[in-house]
Amino acid sequence: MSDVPEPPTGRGMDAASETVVGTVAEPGERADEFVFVAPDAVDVRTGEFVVYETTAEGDSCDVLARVTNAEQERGLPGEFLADPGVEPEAVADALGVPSGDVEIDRVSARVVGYFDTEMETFANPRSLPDPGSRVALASDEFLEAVLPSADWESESATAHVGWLLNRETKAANVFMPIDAFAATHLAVLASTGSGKSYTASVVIEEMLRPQSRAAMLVFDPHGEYDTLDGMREDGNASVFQDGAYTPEVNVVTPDEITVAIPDLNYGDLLALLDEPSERMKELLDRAWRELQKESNEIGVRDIISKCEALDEGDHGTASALAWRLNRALNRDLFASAARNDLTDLVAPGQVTVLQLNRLSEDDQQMLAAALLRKLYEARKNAMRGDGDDLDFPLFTLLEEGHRFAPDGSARSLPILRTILSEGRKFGFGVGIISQRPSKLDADVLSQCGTQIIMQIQNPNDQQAIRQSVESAGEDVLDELPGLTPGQAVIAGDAMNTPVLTRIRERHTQHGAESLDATSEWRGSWQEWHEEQNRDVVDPYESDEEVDETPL
Ligand SMILES: Nc1ncnc2c1ncn2[C@@H]1O[C@H](COP(=O)(O)OP(=O)(O)OP(=O)(O)O)[C@@H](O)[C@H]1O
Repeated sequence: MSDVPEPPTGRGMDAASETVVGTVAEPGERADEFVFVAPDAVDVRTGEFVVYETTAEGDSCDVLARVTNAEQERGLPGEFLADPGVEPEAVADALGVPSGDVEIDRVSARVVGYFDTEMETFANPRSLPDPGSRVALASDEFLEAVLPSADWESESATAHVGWLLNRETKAANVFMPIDAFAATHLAVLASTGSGKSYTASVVIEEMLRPQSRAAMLVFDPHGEYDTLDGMREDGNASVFQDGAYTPEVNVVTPDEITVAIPDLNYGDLLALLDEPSERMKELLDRAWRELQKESNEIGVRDIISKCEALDEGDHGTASALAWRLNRALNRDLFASAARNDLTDLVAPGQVTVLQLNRLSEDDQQMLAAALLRKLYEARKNAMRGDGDDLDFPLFTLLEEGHRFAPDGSARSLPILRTILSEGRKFGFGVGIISQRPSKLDADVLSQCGTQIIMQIQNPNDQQAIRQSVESAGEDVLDELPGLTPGQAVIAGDAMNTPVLTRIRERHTQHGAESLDATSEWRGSWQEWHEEQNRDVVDPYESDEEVDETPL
């Protein structure tokens, strides 16, 4: 796939409506809802967008509404049909309507509003359509332009993530304004196998295209994002390359992952130690404070020596600590030099993928905590003019987000909470990907301003979304169990109203294809079988002389 759709250039309101699909019947259950009837032959599904005409502030305008429910209903009056002795055809004849095709749909729709071009957002028309008003399908072009909360006239880039699900294949593009979700954070939520990492990769691809050139860092606990490297292939040049620009893909493999001891804090150190006593904690606290003032190169040996120097008496506490420190820190994972040059790790036009798949969950959390604190400090300093190490915004994605920001405790949770609440001011955006929203910290989830939500069956996870995600109305939540892989509801800051989307295909290969177990078994059996029979010579088939000497 190499055709990349161009985003709209403005909001032409002329062709808002297309085919007339029904007639307004009555107000709906909620104050902002109305019901219209449509012939059953017209396909108007939940999540579809319709328009009706009204006048607002003296001008005629098209009001957009989102279909929240569609139910089939017999079109003939119930009082006649209640008598089983009367044939439906006879009733239809008497009413002068065709008898075969008399089903109608009762469709509920919720008013989104008319598009106020000055305010660049939807405004409430403050009245429902009059019964008898015509309802038409909103046109593809109109939806493409008004659904994203994008400022088309600015130079801000948008991410082409897919197409409207209810429309013909690839008829109406769905764009997400990158600045909106990068500033107020993103959540990608779905049951396992519904397309979370696929969708997150689509978002990364879009953010690395020449029009945005993002600085991205991916925490990848399963090692499934390395195929993003495909962005650099010649076959993808038309999408990702522009003049001197080609995205950099920096995959840090499990062997190369290190945590700088000086980047840990006292709490991290303590969490690594095996049940330290109060005296050990107090000694380590003093030693750590002194060491941090003295140098930004701290090895295990340095900590132990400092503890020994400070341990008055028989060094019993220091030697008990030494044993624990060696056990915790004497591993390849730890390096003594502080990570000074953060631009090795993050840079504009580069995605760095940290493959954490060989680390324990505790180590993954500790590494994320140390790194995120360091990056956050660097961003704050750069914004204050105290350092120009990271003088560009950052966006970090955490796959298995519930592991780093669980509903409970984790070394990485406090810094994630801080970045999610304060990061906007410092150009530090976060994307949380999770299949268990109910296991995510509720504050973290509610701070993600834009959500891409895919199929979710589990009632606890649905409940977590209901409680923490403002933009997810009941009608949106009702959609979630019925979605299939690759289908999503996009809601929140990046969109003016929730949008049912078919996520586009990746330009790069997907790194997390599920294994086709039966073909793997057949293949492995065949290899094993050939291996077993490789040296067996059939004496009757072979020309070779067979040694018949008795054993
Ligand atoms: N937009 C899409 N277009 C085409 N195929 C898709 C799309 N989204 C998902 N898929 C298919 O669905 C499969 C599952 O997607 P993915 O690996 O992203 O799921 P996941 O939710 O991350 O699962 P897990 O929790 O197991 O990691 C993919 O292997 C891919 O084949």
